[in-house]
Amino acid sequence: MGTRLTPCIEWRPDSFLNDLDRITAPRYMPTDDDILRARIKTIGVSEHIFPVDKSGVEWRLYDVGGARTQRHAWIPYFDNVDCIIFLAPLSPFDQALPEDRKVNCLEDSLIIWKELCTNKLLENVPLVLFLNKSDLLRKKLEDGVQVSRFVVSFGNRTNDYETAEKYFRSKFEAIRRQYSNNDRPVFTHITSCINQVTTSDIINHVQDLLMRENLKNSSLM
Ligand SMILES: Nc1nc2c(ncn2[C@@H]2O[C@H](COP(=O)(O)OP(=O)(O)OP(=O)(O)O)[C@@H](O)[C@H]2O)c(=O)[nH]1
Ligand SMILES: [Mg+2]
Repeated sequence: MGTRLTPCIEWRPDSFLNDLDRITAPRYMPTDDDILRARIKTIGVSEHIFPVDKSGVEWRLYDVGGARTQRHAWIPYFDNVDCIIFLAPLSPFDQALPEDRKVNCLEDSLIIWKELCTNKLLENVPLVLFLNKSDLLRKKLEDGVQVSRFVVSFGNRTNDYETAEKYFRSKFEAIRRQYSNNDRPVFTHITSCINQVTTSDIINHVQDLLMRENLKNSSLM
């Protein structure tokens, strides 16, 4: 990766600043979209239990903070998990970690992904990889930000969304192939988690895949 990183300021074309009249109105109630767009940093670990669909199956989800200072809290949750969903944002390929301005955010995600793939406690746990913030990646590329300035190995590939998405995805897949147990299921999705419709489809799809895996492992399929 290159070294000329921009400061890690959340880059938001859809900022609340465009919506000041609405959100400062006296009886303002946040919409689902407002909640999805709010930035609430996870401190420690938070547990959420919710039904995913009408089948009655509930997910018990542990949301762990991604900041470096929060990562020590992950390990106790590695015992007894049915699945790990790892969200790696694709758009900050030109940004540095707030905790360490020398480290590229995308490079950091690749390092954590490698740690998850190699972790012995997790070797049989299915991994779901969300390559997220694809909308912001698209916007950045349309605005002309050059990937190769920040990710030198991108070379002289075409600087468009499809090429960059494919290239970043191949980097995560190469790590998975090299470091992960071959039998372990790994499902990769390109996501934009602020889009409720597509995210809900993807979550349902992930649930189906995990159910199939469970049935296979219990020899019912
Ligand atoms: N445009 C866009 N924004 C997103 C997407 N996913 C998350 N965000 C926004 O990114 C910000 C950070 O999201 P969080 O979910 O708080 O990030 P996090 O990874 O949980 O961060 P920590 O809690 O610090 O680990 C929020 O303002 C979200 O609305 C996406 O796919 N597209
Ligand atoms: Mg969080």
